[in-house]
Amino acid sequence: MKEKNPWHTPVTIIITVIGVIAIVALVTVAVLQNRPLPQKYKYGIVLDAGSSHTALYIYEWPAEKDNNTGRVEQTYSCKVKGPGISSYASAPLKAGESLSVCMQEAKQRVPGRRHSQTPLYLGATAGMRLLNSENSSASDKVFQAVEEALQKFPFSFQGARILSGQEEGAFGWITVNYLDDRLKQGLETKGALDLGGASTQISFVSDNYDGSESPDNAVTFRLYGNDYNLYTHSFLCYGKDQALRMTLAQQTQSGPGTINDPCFHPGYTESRNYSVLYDSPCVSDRKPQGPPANFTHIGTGDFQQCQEVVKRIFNSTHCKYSQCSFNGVFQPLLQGPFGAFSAYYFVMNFLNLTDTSIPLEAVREKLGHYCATPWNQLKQQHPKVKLKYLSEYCFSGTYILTLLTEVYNFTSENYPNIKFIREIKGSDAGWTLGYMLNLTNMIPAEAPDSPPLPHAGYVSIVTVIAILLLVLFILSLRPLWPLCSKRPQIV
Ligand SMILES: Nc1nc2c(ncn2[C@@H]2O[C@H](COP(=O)(O)OP(=O)(O)O)[C@@H](O)[C@H]2O)c(=O)[nH]1
Repeated sequence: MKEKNPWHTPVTIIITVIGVIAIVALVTVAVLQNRPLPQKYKYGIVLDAGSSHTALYIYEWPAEKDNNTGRVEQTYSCKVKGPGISSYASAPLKAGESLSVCMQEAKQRVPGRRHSQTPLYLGATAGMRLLNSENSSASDKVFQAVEEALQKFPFSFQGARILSGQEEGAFGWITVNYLDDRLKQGLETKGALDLGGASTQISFVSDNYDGSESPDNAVTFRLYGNDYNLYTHSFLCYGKDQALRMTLAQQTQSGPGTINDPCFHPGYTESRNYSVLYDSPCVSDRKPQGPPANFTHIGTGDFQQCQEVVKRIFNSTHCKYSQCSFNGVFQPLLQGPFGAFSAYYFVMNFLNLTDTSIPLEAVREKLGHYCATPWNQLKQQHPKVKLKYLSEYCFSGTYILTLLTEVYNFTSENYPNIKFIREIKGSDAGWTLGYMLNLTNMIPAEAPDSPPLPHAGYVSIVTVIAILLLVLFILSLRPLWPLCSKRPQIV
């Protein structure tokens, strides 16, 4: 004969079943009520009309969070075939046509139902700044052609314009710090070093800069509840393509038929046209009187001498501020980590010099060795690299090192604070993301209110409380327990 378990009374069984059903119902409601809704996305398109080429970027973010917490990510980029739009001054219509392949691709990538709400921006940088300064009507015609071409697409076209150097620097800084999550969390910010073809930007926050000295270099922001006093400067003509022209122009002042250039490899020989070399406002005033039509550009591959020639394009003789970088431009003390992108990355990556823990002396030594490599040997080693890029890496590497260490004043101590980056978490480093975030008001001035608990935390707490309540409920039935156990039934 077995003694019947006192818990197997109809009352306790019914109470337990009801309790379990109640818990399951409570948890199910909590889960269903708070489950993440199927994600819908919004999109934005930015065209970066650079001096050497144009690139298109598509950004995406969760639709319900577009004005505060949503994370904006780059989902697609397209490099427009051909040169930058400033090169189409004599055939403006072609500037518009050149964009069509990437724009068609964007049409495929952004879902049709979102086309009309997707903002489309075109921002032009130093190439168009230069064209506008030397021939504003040609620049207007290029913009007209580009606008007409972009309006044919079903997106919400928001206009094409030239960014000021200050905007280019500041938006690059926003991009880097947004992608690094430094703004939302109020962490120490990262400086931005951007090297283009026609201009270069340096932007950072420094404790010893509040904007009072040289206010033209100041940009103030309030982002996520924090105030920032950003120092930024864009040096027009000091992008690597224009800097190369200036360096060559230094060496061609007497208009010789031959130039022995230490910034090009031994064995490199190229015939170049004087008018093409001087066809830029960055060098036009230095054109020699009555030069021959062409000159022979001969490489000698000497890093030390190349650095001497490069240094001459920076003027450090006058400074009306407490300190300057060059050409009389104020620069506060360098502070914090820096992200160096665009051509900084392309060049240092090719030269295998992105690792900034390599001591500066060793970097110089490697570059010296690279510059001295014969041109023919280099071409054999890199058959797939564009010859224009390949021939210029010695100059570009020397230029970067000179700019960073001799001009901006990075030393052996703080050089390792620089990181050469191409992208952060899948989005390219550059001004475009910061530009779009700003124009779509995606970064709030004040920190947004967030729910006290994430979804998983909410469900866990409801479950624990429900179980506790059931246990309490069963315990509250204690008076019934002796009743159940005193009269064991004989089966
Ligand atoms: N090595 C290398 N250089 C590049 C590549 N793409 C662009 N560049 C160079 O990087 C610079 C950036 O140019 P761009 O964005 O047009 O400049 P910006 O308008 O003057 O800021 C130019 O000197 C380009 O020639 C690449 O894929 N590889």
